[in-house]
Amino acid sequence: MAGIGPLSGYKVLDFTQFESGTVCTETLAWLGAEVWKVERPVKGELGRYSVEEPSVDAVGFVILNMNKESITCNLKDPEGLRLIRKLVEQVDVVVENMGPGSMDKLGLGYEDCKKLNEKIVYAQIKGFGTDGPYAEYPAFNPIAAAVGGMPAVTGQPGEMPVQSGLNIADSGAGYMCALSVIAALLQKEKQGIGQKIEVAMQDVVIGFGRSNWEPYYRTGKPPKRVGNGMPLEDVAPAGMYACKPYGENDYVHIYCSRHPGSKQFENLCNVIGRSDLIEDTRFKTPRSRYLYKDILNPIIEGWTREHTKQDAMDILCRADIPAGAVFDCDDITKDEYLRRRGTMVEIEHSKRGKLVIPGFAPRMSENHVEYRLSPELGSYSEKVFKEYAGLSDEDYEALKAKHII
Ligand SMILES: CC(C)(COP(=O)(O)OP(=O)(O)OC[C@H]1O[C@@H](n2cnc3c(N)ncnc32)[C@H](O)[C@@H]1OP(=O)(O)O)[C@@H](O)C(=O)NCCC(=O)NCCSC(=O)C(=O)O
Repeated sequence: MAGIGPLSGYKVLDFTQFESGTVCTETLAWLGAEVWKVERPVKGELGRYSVEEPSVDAVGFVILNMNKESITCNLKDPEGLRLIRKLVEQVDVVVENMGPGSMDKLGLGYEDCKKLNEKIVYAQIKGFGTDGPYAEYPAFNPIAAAVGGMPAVTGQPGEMPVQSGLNIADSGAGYMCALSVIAALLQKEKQGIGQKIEVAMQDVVIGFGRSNWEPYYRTGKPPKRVGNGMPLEDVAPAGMYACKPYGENDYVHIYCSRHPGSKQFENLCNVIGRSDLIEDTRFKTPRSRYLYKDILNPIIEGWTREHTKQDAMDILCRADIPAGAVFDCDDITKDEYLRRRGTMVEIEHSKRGKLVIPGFAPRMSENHVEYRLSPELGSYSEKVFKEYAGLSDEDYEALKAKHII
């Protein structure tokens, strides 16, 4: 079922698992491509498995595999492989994020697929570049984050490096991969060529950290961990301030610009009823405010503690002071605006009931994403194998009985 959307008409053969690759193919599916997710017979993709409820797809799987179709095939069986190779001939795109070398071993590497379909766009995600010393290394999100420089700049000063609570390496690699697939499809249209796309999660994380090279070159040293501050030790206020009713996530982050001419700190002083601080020599420049931050921060927090995080954010932002309440999953799920906007999408799962989960972030005037639940394991096998791989009813049933499909 091709969706309506900019990529409608394109077919993607999807060998992705867990988060990084699945984000890529889900993005393509949301944009209208027809995505056939190839899974192991019986068990399916490992990400389907839910530890607490093994008979029901994990919520994580549902979140990462919307708008796709599932076909099952044992890729290590010669007959299964033959069928999949027939599909390779007919699709526009292959995406995979198996361990290093797995696709080549199966006979489904880029060179194999190119022989079957010269103009194939073949995208792969690995933890590391395939041309270097780490080519054979496996990688989950925190591994790629570590070698991409993320924990080195995250955490409290003088304490151990800390991982981000967001899977930036995974989802970031998925988005970058989708972006390059779309670019490659445009190039194919213009120049009539296919290509191989290689996304290394390490490279993607390094890109997310690009602003750290500013302090690196300015000081000649790797930027230190600064907790909730900014990597340059010359800006304040920049941090978290406690709010009512003082729960785990009752904080607002306030960050005033360090750029000359900015009125944000002045505005902040006025809003918190401390206009006297504007002329105080200790707080005249971002750098001096940084040096006296241990005096300044409790004054600001004296004000935030009188407000909820939401009120603090609203009051401050309306006075042109950048401030963000610390929203957690519960806040975001219950936020009616985000639901209305489509940032959070409500879907009905036959076994789990109503789920409210993140959708496609951009809004496009000519593309409205129609969300569909992640597929049941193998729900599209029959259609695809009969229509595109030429299986007769008899052969289909025989292969199914042998768990090859
Ligand atoms: C994530 C991994 C570390 C997981 O490693 P593993 O659990 O060892 O899985 P692998 O992918 O290496 O191996 C899977 C094996 O299953 C086989 N396989 C897969 N599908 C099939 C089907 N349909 N039929 C038969 N066999 C199959 C495949 O050929 C491999 O066999 P053999 O070749 O014979 O072993 C690795 O896949 C990896 O480094 N991927 C690239 C980087 C990446 O995308 N990482 C982010 C994941 S998301 C993430 O971090 C997160 O969600 O958290």
